[in-house]
Amino acid sequence: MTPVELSHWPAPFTTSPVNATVQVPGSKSLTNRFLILASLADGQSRLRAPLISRDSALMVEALRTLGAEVTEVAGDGAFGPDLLVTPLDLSVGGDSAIDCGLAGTVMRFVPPLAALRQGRTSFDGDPHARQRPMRTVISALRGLGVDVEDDGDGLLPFTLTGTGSVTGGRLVVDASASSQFVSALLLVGARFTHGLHLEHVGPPVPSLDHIAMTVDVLRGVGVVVDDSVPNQWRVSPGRIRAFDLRIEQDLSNAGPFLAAALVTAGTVRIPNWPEGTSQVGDQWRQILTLLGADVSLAQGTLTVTGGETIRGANLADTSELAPTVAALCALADSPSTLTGIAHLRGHETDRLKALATEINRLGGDVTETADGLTITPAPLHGGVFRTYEDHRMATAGAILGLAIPGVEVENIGTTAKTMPQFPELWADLAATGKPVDSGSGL
Ligand SMILES: O=C(O)C1=C[C@@H](OP(=O)(O)O)[C@@H](O)[C@H](O)C1
Ligand SMILES: C=C(OP(=O)(O)O)C(=O)O
Repeated sequence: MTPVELSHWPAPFTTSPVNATVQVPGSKSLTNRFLILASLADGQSRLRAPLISRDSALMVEALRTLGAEVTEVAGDGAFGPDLLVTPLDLSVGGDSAIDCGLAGTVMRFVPPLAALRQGRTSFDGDPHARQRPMRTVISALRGLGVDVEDDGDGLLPFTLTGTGSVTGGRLVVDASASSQFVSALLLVGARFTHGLHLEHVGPPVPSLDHIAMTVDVLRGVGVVVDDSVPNQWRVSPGRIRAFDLRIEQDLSNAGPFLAAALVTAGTVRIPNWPEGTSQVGDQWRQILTLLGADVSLAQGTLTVTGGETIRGANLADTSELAPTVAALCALADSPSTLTGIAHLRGHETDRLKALATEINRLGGDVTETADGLTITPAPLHGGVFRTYEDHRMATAGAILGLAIPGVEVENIGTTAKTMPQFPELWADLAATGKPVDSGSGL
C-alpha cells in the first residue's frame, strides 16, 4: 500500500443496528487539569485511569520539562497506567522549551504555571497551533508583571521570563475566544502571592461548562473559589491539596459511540457514566433525546437507542460536542441549526469551515453562519472526508461512514490526540452491526 492509501481509512459501514457496550478512555479535560494541579500540590498525587494520549503526553512532558516528576505505575484502568506526580520545586529555576503540539490545554494552561518559576520558558507547537488564539494568555501574563517576548501577533511561539513568584491580584481579560484563558489562570491562581481576582470583559465567554469544571476541580483540592458574580472569579491564595483520585471517562469522546446508536437505529451502552459530573459530555443525554433517541441512565449505565430516523434540532452552545452533533444532523430527516459556536473557528482547525466543506463534499447541504452551522438534509454519498489534524473531524467522518458506504477518513491517526484506541474501538462497535450469522448447524 502506498502512504496515500494508508492515510485514507475506509470507515466501517453497516446496514444493521449496532448493539454494543463501550468503555472509553479518561477525560482529556480532567486529566490535564489534575496534572497541572498535581504539579503545584503540597505532596505527591496519583491520577488513576487517566487519559494516556497525545494531549496528556504533551502535558506530562511539559511538566517534566519544568521540573515535576511524573511516573507511570500499574493501575486498574483499562487503557493504561496510573500517573504519580511529585510537584515542581518552584525555588528551582532554569530555561526550558515546551512543545504544545496542538493541545489547547497545554498552550493555555502551562504558561501561567511556568511564570511561577524563575527563568525563561519558550512555547511553540504544531503548524496549526501557531494559528490558535493566544493573545489573552500573553496579555494576561504581562498584566501579571511577567515579561513576554513575542511577535506581537497574539500567537505561538513566545517566550516568558518568570522571576520565581507572581503577585496576582486583580486582572481583567477578554476571554471571548476561549474559555481556556480563564481556566488557565484559575488553575494556578491560588499559588499567586495575593491569589487572583479575574474579570472577563468583552463578548460572552464560550464553553462555560469547562470553566465550571475548573472551579469544581479546584474546590475538590481545597482551593477557595468565588464564582458568584457572572464573569468574575476570585481565587484565594493558599495550598493545593495533594490527591489520589480516579479520572472519569471522557464523555465528549463517548459521543461518537452513542451517535452510532442513532445512525444505525441500534443500542449503545456506556457503563460507569459518572454521577454529578462537570463534563460537558453529560449533555449527550439531552442532545440525543432532542435528536430523537431513547436515552436512559440506570444503575450507572447510559443506554441510547436510536429511532427510525434522526430528528433535526436547533442546538446552542454545543462546544466541543459540535462536530459529532453536526455529523448526526447531516443524517437527520429535517433541518438543524447549531449556534453559539463561533469560537470553533479557533479550535484544532476552523471547525465550522471544515465541517461545512467535508459534509458538502459528500453531497450534504451545510452553510456556515456567523456563529454556527445550518444543516439541511441531503442525500449523502461516499468519498474522502478530510480531517485537518482534528480528532473530532476524524470521528465525525467515522459517524458518517457508518451510515454511508464508501467514506474514507483521511488520517484517522489524528484521533490519538485524545483517544488513540479509536479505530479499534470503532471497528469493534461497527462489527456488532453486522447481520448475526445464525450458525451452520441449525
Ligand atoms: O478547558 C478545556 O479542557 C476545554 C475547553 C474548551 O475550549 P474552548 O473554550 O476554546 O472551546 C473545549 O472546547 C476544549 O476541548 C477543552
Ligand atoms: C477544542 C478541543 O481541544 P483543545 O483542548 O486542543 O482546545 C477539542 O478537543 O475539541
